[in-house]
Parts: sequence; structure tokens; C-alpha cells
Amino acid sequence: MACRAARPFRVLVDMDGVLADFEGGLLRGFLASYPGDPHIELTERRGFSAREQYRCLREDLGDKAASVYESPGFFLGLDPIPAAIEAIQEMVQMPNTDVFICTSPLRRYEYCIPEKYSWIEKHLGPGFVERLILTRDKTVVSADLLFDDKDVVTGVEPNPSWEHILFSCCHNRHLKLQTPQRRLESWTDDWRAILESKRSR
Ligand SMILES: O=c1ccn([C@@H]2O[C@H](COP(=O)(O)O)[C@@H](O)[C@H]2O)c(=O)[nH]1
Ligand SMILES: [Mg+2]
Repeated sequence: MACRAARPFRVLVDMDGVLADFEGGLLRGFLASYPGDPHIELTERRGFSAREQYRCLREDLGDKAASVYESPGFFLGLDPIPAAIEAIQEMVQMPNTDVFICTSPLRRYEYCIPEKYSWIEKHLGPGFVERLILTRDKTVVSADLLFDDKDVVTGVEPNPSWEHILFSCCHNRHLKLQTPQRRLESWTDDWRAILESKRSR
């Protein structure tokens, strides 16, 4: 029987909250667009959905928050998360390692999708655009690791092939993880050790 060569180690890296500072951009945009309204400081963010937390603060604020991230220029204007660009540039150079950026577009995708492509080209270069996977369901994408700030990543596949490493972000910092779930505090934390420990399993 023919043996299949082992494929390279495969890493998925989420975009919003992991490479691009969605939460910082949202707060900045909200303050600029709705200066007279109450807002949520990043230290007070809880739960993945900013829209939902704003809605709980006051009914009309959920749609106002959404109007910020649905506006043209929002996604392209996001700042990179500190040290993210350097980390992913280094990761992609690692031998026997395939790196993809795996991100979920908004349902209102008109500006979000082209701006996600443009953001990658702007910050990582045109070659990186080849590495972009856009999906509303990350569970069907096969890989060894997924770095993602969403605390629960679900979809149609009940047993995704990847291990989810929770990337720390203002909305998930307070969560206590269940063993054996792992967390990466920031891109200055030891992400290389996570790759190596998984690679050698
Ligand atoms: O309140 C929110 C916060 C984020 N979103 C959108 O969800 C996705 C998140 O993508 P990931 O790939 O999981 O990072 C992104 O399109 C955000 O804009 C949202 O809709 N509401
Ligand atoms: Mg994210």
C-alpha cells in the first residue's frame, strides 16, 4: 500500500481581534460618530458581540455600533494588533509550515470583503492575499491550529481538526479557560512554543 507523505503543519490565524484591531477601531469610530451617546470602554467589553453589548446598554446603540463597522473604510483603517505583523511574517517563513489567514466576513459584506483583502495587501504585501480564507464557518477548514479571539468557534463540523488557541482580546480576557484549552496573551507571548508543542504531538 502506498504511503502518503505527511503534509506541512498548518496554522490558521484569525484577522479581527488577532491581526487587526477591530475593537479599537470600533470604539474610535463610535466616539467619532456618536459623541453624545454612552459608549463601552475596552476594559468594560464582555462577550464576542460588541453589537449585543451596546444593545444591552441601550436598545438603539446596537445598530449604531454596527453602523460603524459596516461603514466604508472601517476594515481597511484598522490598526494592526501589536507585534502581529512581525509574528505572522516570521511564522510564514518557518520550515514545513503553511499559514493562512482565516476570517469571517460580515453578512453585510459590501465593504468588509474587499477591505479585508486590501488590509492584507497593505500590511503584509500582495503575496499574502493568496493566504486569505473567508468563511462564516471555520470548523470546515482543516488545520492543526487556529488562533482566534472568539471564545467559542462553532459550525457544522462538531470535531474540527484544529486546536483553538484563544487569542486574548478585551472581550475575552476575563474568561477562565477549561483544561486543556490554551490561550495566547499577545504576539509578544510565546506563540512559537505553541506551534512547536503541537507539531511534536
Ligand atoms: O459585534 C460584533 C463583533 C464582530 N463582528 C464581526 O464578526 C466577524 C468576526 O470575524 P472573526 O473572523 O471571527 O474575527 C467580523 O466580520 C466582525 O466584523 C460582528 O459582526 N459584530
Ligand atoms: Mg476574531
